Amino acid sequence: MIKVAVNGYGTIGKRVADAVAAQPDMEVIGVSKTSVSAEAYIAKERGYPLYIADLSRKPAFEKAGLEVVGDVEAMIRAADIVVDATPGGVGAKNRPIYERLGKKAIFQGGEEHEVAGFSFNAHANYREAEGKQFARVVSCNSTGLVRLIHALDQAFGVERVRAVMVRRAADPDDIKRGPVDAIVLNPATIPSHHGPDVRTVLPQIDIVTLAMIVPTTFMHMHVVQMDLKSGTTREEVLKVFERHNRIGLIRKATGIVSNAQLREYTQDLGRPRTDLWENGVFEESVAVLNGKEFYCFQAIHQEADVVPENIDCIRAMLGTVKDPEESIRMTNEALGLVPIG
Ligand SMILES: NC(=O)C1=CN([C@@H]2O[C@H](COP(=O)(O)OP(=O)(O)OC[C@H]3O[C@@H](n4cnc5c(N)ncnc54)[C@H](OP(=O)(O)O)[C@@H]3O)[C@@H](O)[C@H]2O)C=CC1
Ligand SMILES: O=C(OP(=O)(O)O)[C@H](O)COP(=O)(O)O
Repeated sequence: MIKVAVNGYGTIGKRVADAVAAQPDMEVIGVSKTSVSAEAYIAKERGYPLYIADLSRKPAFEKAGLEVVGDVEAMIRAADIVVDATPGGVGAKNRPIYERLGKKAIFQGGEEHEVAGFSFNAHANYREAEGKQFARVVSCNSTGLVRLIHALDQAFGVERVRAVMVRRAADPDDIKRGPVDAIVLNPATIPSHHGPDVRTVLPQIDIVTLAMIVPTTFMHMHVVQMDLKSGTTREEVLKVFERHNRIGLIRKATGIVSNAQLREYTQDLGRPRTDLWENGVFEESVAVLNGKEFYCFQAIHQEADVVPENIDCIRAMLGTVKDPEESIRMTNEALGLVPIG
């Protein structure tokens, strides 16, 4: 069994921990927090050993009825690999600890590409991860773009991509953030970081992205246009998506045309935490104009889509499963991920 530590048990970390626990070849040997909060009680309820960044805070945890096994360094020592899901920028500060202890680590999209020197997506570059000490799973938006672009690049070749990200303002539990009555250009400059981020995984792709944030908490919405190298049809593109194991199709017949209805749908499907791990491409929006111009809307669940990628990244880096499709199949099966549509 691969011993996995989750450093940073928050929005992403708690999902990765549950996904690790669901795999047949992995176990959670510890999760970490800095402060007493609801998530620490969830860790206890799930039976994950709890470690803390600063041992001087141990009495506060114990007073709250939360057993602390040790400090983060002890957790890292006990692991084969660490998934670092601490807030953006903290991972860079943690890297020297992983180096000193000779441990493999996976960073998240809040860190710069240079923190790991290698950015990962299971479909695009799984085999390149083997033997690396560090990898970074690109951000939720970038993961969604990479899956879509790579699928069409493999099938038809992609000449160039232009995409607009309408970004959710905050995660559902994030009461401190806004906006509540504004559409904020984020950033006001063009391109946004997403295009360059996609190129850390798919360097050959000509891509420009623009982004803004809107007052919602569940999912980003992408407007994507790609010029394809070879001519095709809407039907052929839909077949590529139907065959893909991390792209779902939101069928016209469902009547779903918003993030709100999609949330209700994933909830009714019984998805844990309403998670949509796959891209949600709106079937009705898929268009191929003039033979080579592709268009679509896709919904990207910011809390969920990077989770299976972290699981595949663990196997890829340790080299325990050589074939990307086999790892993706194992991960999807353990999670119960059958793409919608
Ligand atoms: N949320 C999202 O939609 C997405 C986030 N990401 C990326 O994932 C990473 C994590 O984000 P997210 O899950 O949202 O962050 P959260 O703030 O939800 O969770 C961060 C967790 O890290 C813990 N933590 C903070 N500092 C330390 C430390 N020094 N040592 C150990 N644990 C620490 C926090 O504990 P405590 O609360 O006790 O301080 C908390 O449990 C970021 O890089 C982000 O950019 C990527 C895709 C989507
Ligand atoms: O990685 C994310 O977004 P991004 O792809 O726009 O960087 C997550 O939604 C976290 O973004 P946040 O930094 O707005 O919390």
